[in-house]
Amino acid sequence: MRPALEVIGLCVRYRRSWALRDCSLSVPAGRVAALVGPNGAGKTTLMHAAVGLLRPARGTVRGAGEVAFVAQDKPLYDGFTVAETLTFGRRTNNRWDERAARDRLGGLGIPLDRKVGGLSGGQQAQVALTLALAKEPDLLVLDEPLANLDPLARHDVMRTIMAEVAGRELTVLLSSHVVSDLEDTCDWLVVLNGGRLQVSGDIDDLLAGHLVLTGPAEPAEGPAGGATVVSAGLEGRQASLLVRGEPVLDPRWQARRPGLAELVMGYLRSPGSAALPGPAEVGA
Ligand SMILES: Nc1ncnc2c1ncn2[C@@H]1O[C@H](COP(=O)(O)OP(=O)(O)OP(=O)(O)O)[C@@H](O)[C@H]1O
Repeated sequence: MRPALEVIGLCVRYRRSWALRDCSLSVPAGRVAALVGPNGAGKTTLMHAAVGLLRPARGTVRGAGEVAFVAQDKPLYDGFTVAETLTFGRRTNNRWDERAARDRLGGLGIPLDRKVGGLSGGQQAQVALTLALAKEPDLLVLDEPLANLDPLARHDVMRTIMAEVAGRELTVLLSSHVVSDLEDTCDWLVVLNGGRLQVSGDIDDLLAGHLVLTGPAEPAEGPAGGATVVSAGLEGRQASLLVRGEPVLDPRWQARRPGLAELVMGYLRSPGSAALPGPAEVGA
């Protein structure tokens, strides 16, 4: 099956500085992919390239089928009512599921006659998401859909996304700084750091392919025989390592599987490390 998003050798430059360098990844159809990375990593740039809002200096980006995008600043007209916002969406899109949009907003208790500017941040996020879903996209790209939302609203937004993915063939790429918000919903992870791709893969496979090792800080060379050290640090008098692969362990060391946040932090701490598919897999 063709991937829902395929990025090959992508390079994007803003004037003299490179925002993305040689990024290649693919997200299979039906996945909910988390795009994470520090400020300025290139997440928004990757999303803009994915939805055709900017032209790469080099490389290609291909989103399969209909693509919908919700930008970071939720572009809604404050002076429109919710109903007028739906009407605007219906008139400006070929594919449009009005019934589903009204049902979703009704289920969330968002009044159709209320001005958008009078809604809470969480309600505005839901309206923006509803508009994007009403277009019945094959690929939904969301730039920080959870930013500035309280925990309950974040949960509601993620639940809406999960319900939609469960109901039909939809692929989602969403960026966030809060990894714990993504754990229950996302099954694919993309990590960008300083414009370079560090990780792209199935979350369960990634977690199963890494270990956190803790043990004596001496000797300095550590226990990672047969595995690749992603990052290493000291926790009190103990050394802690994130490694990829299965090391032959010295009995003084303990091993456990990392959580998603630990995996992400391990890579972000060590921008030179990468867990990426080979070129054959990306192009397949
Ligand atoms: N319009 C622009 N003109 C010049 N430089 C830009 C422009 N947009 C982004 N950049 C630069 O490109 C790099 C990547 O920015 P981008 O917004 O894609 O990162 P991000 O990962 O989305 O960051 P954040 O988490 O802060 O939203 C940064 O160094 C940024 O300063």
